[in-house]
Amino acid sequence: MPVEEFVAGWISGALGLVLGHPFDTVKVRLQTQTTYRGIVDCMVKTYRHESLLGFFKGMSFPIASIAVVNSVLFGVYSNALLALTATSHQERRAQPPSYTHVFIAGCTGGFLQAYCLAPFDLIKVRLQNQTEPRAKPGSPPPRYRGPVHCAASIFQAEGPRGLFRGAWALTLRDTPTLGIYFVTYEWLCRQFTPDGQTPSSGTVLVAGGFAGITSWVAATPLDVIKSRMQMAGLKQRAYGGLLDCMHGAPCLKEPDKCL
Ligand SMILES: CN(C)C(=N)NCCC[C@H](N)C(=O)O
Repeated sequence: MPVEEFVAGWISGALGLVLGHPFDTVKVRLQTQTTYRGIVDCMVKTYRHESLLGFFKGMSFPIASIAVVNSVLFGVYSNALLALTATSHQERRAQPPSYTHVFIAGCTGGFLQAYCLAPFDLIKVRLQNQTEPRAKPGSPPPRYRGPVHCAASIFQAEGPRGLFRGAWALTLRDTPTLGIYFVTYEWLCRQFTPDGQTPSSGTVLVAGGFAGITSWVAATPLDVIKSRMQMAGLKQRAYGGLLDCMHGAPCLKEPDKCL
């Protein structure tokens, strides 16, 4: 991948992250905490206790890692498609790959990027869930003083495996849903582009947006499980595993164990 593409991907990914992060913080808090009555209540409480900055907690690691994570995703996708269809990126407009191949390549990209994303995502979720206001003299410090302190604390307490808490749920979330993402994107581009031509910027924008919506609708149930498993390590080990978390048994029977 040329350096310009890497940098362009980094800047556009980072811009998307800055715009989306406040909504992501509300989503993560609603998924893992029981103190909010809904989206508006969560937004109001976050603003009152933590000011606007509260919505941006945990954003630095995702920004730093987005270029690498996306290069893995798109690089693996493109190479998997090359292996499956024996056509290069340029040849694909004249000989479009089948949707089955697009799906398999997307799943492969999703599977591998999930493992790169897992430690960064864990730290993001832990920091987003810290509801303490910005440090004031005399007030108790939050558990994690920042992303590096968070990573070091998890590493010290649980070793390298601790940094991959919830990685299985993340992999199960991203493998099929990134397959869905690429199939939806390809399908929409082909619907609105004459045969053999390159899709216009407008088509790429709309197809990317709808592909994102479709894939996130499919990803959300496992996203809830993933976030809860990532937070479960903080108190006691509330879940025996992915299936245990899916049943929700600890939360229903012993709510104090759940975050
Ligand atoms: C449709 N799906 C599940 C995805 N697009 N997955 C990759 C998302 C990575 C992103 N930083 C995140 O919000 O976790």
